[in-house]
Amino acid sequence: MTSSLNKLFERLLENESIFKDKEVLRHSYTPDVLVHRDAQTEELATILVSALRGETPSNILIYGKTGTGKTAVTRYVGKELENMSERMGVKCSVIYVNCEVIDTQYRLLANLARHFGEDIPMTGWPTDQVFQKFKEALDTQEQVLIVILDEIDKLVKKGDDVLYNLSRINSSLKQARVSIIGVSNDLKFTDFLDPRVKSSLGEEEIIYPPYDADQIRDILYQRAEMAYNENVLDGSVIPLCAALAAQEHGDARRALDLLRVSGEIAERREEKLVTEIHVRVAQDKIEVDRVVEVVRTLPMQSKLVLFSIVTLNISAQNQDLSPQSITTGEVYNIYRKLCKAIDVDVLTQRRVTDLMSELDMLGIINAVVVSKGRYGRTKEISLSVPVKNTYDVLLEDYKLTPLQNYSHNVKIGYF
Ligand SMILES: Nc1ncnc2c1ncn2[C@@H]1O[C@H](COP(=O)(O)OP(=O)(O)OP(=O)(O)O)[C@@H](O)[C@H]1O
Repeated sequence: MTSSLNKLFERLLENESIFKDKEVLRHSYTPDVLVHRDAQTEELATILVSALRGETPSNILIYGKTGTGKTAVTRYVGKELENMSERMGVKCSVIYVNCEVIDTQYRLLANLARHFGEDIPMTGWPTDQVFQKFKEALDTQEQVLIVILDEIDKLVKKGDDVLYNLSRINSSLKQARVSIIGVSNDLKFTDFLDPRVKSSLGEEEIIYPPYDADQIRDILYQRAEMAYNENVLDGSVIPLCAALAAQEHGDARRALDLLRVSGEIAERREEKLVTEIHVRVAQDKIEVDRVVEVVRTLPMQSKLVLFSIVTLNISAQNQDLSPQSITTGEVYNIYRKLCKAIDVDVLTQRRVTDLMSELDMLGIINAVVVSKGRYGRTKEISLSVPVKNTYDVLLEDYKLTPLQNYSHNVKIGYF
C-alpha cells in the first residue's frame, strides 16, 4: 500500500506544475501594487499623514461591497505609514483587527492591551479593568495608535460599548492618541449605533466602488504573472474570469478564486493549458461550495423551509411539471407536514414567509410576487441553486435524515 502511494507521489511530482507560486492567488496575499485604487489610497494617506506630524488623524469609516480592495488598501497604507514613522523617528503603530474573529469587547481590548505588553487572561477580568490596563500601557509615552477594525459590523452586533469607549478614549489620555478606521461591506450598520458613536466614527468616510470587468482583468493579469508559469493560460481565461466576476458585482476575490481553481482543475486533470472549459468548471465548483457552506450553516427552521422547496422541486421534476409554479401556500403545507414528521414546532405562515425572504436575500431561492386576479397575490418560488446538491447537504443534518424518502411521496397540486 505504502509503496504504491509512494509511486503515485513520485509520478505526480514528475509532472511540472503549471503554477510558479500559487500562494499569491490566496486571500491572505496582499500585492505591493494595488491597481485602480490610487484615489482611495491617496485619500487614506492624506487623512493619516497627521500621525506623522504627531497629531491625531480623524476616525474613518470605509465602505464598499465585498472584494473591492478595502482590506488590501487599508493594510497597505497602514504598513507604509508604520515604515515611514520609523524612518522619521515618530512613534506610530497600526493594529489590524478582524472583528469576524475578535468579536467581543473583552477580546478586542485584551488584544490591544497585549500589543503593548500587558498580560491579560483569555477571560475572567471585568472589561473595565482590561480597558484601564490598555490605557495605562498606551499612555506611557507620546504616540499615535491607529486601530483598523475590519468587518466592524460584526463587532457592533454584540453592542457598541467598546466603540463608544474607544471613540472617547483620547479625552482621558495624557500623551498617547488613538484613531479608529472601521471597514465594512454593510452600508447600514451605523443605523444601529448610538448617534454619538456614529458621528465620532464617521468623521471621514471613504466609499469603494465595485470594479468593472476591465479593472478586474488588470488585477488578474498582474497576479497571473506571478502565479503561473509562462504560456499555460489560454488567452480567453483571464477575460472570462473577469467577466464572470464583474457580473456578480465586481468582486476581485471571486475573480482570483476563479483563476486559482481553474488552474487547480487543469492540473488535477494533468493538462498543461488552462482553458475556458476549466474556468466554467471552476465557476460551478465555487458556486456549489458557496451553496454548501451557506446551507450547512442555516438554522433548523430555515433548513426545513428550504427542504420543503427542494422536495416540491424534486416531485415537480418527477411529474415532468415546471418547478416554477411553486407557491408560498404549497411550501407552507409541505413544511407543516415535515415538522410533524420529525417532531419540530410548526411556525406560523407569516414567519415562514419571513424565512423565505431571508433565503431569497442569501441568493438560495428566488421569490416573485404574482397576481392571481380575484384570488389576490402570492409569491412564486424557484430555487436558484442546484437541487441535487442542496438536497444532499440538507440531508447531512441528522435531524433531517428521517425525511430522506419524503420527496418521492409528494405530489404537486394534492394539497
Ligand atoms: N486593486 C487591487 N489590486 C490587486 N489586488 C486586489 C485589488 N483589490 C483587491 N485585490 C485583491 O482581491 C482580494 C479581495 O480584496 P480585499 O480583501 O481587500 O476586499 P474587501 O473589499 O476588503 O472585501 P471584504 O469586504 O469581503 O473583506 C484580495 O486578495 C486582494 O489582494
